[in-house]
Amino acid sequence: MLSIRNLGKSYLGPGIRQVLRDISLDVARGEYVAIMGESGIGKSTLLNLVAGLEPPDTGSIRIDGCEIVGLDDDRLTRLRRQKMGFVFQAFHLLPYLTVAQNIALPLALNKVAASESGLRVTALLAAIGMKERGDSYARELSGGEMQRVAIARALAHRPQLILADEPTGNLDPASAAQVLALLREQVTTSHAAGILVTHSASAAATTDRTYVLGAGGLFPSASP
Ligand SMILES: Nc1ncnc2c1ncn2[C@@H]1O[C@H](COP(=O)(O)OP(=O)(O)OP(=O)(O)O)[C@@H](O)[C@H]1O
Repeated sequence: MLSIRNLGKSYLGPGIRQVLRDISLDVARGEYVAIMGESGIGKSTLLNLVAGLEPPDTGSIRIDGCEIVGLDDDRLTRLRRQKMGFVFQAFHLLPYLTVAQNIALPLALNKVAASESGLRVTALLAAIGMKERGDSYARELSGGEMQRVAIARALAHRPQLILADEPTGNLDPASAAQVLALLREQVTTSHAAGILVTHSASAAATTDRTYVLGAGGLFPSASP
């Protein structure tokens, strides 16, 4: 589903800082991988490149067989909207919309019919354990509840590629465990490819494989 080859990215600052060098990674459908590595090493940069939010300097990123490096903004936006789901540490819910309305947003963007959208929102509310909360406003939720809604929203349009950047960073341990279990389950049931960026070894343990990003590149983690 995702095939990254020889990716390189530098930023201009006082000098040129090479953040990513010769990164390659394959993630198949139904496969969930964690990326760990010290702060500032380039994990979020790698996710941003995969999402097409920034262009790499060198290398190739193929999503479902389509090369995204060099695509224009319109095609990238369409690809993101149709094929990708994002979960971030900051949930980015719209506070003055209800839970159900937040979850339905990507369905509206993808022009999914209202009847189908309603069915999916109902199923997702059940999946995140918030069946009774569809009419609550997002601003009324706890942090853990907001993140569960953010995951439901990220998955509503059935993306084939799920990108999660420190999704449990702001959560208490119980909410974090719930969110991780939900992500794991959804990657499997929707047969998507998933990438979880995390500092937590226990979060990484919920995935199929862990990689460590270091100055020398991206390598499989030595620990199980
Ligand atoms: N737009 C940018 N312009 C200049 N430098 C940038 C930009 N984005 C990221 N960087 C630099 O690239 C490096 C990698 O940043 P990145 O956010 O990818 O690290 P990270 O591994 O995700 O860190 P953390 O675990 O702390 O979130 C950092 O030194 C950062 O300052």
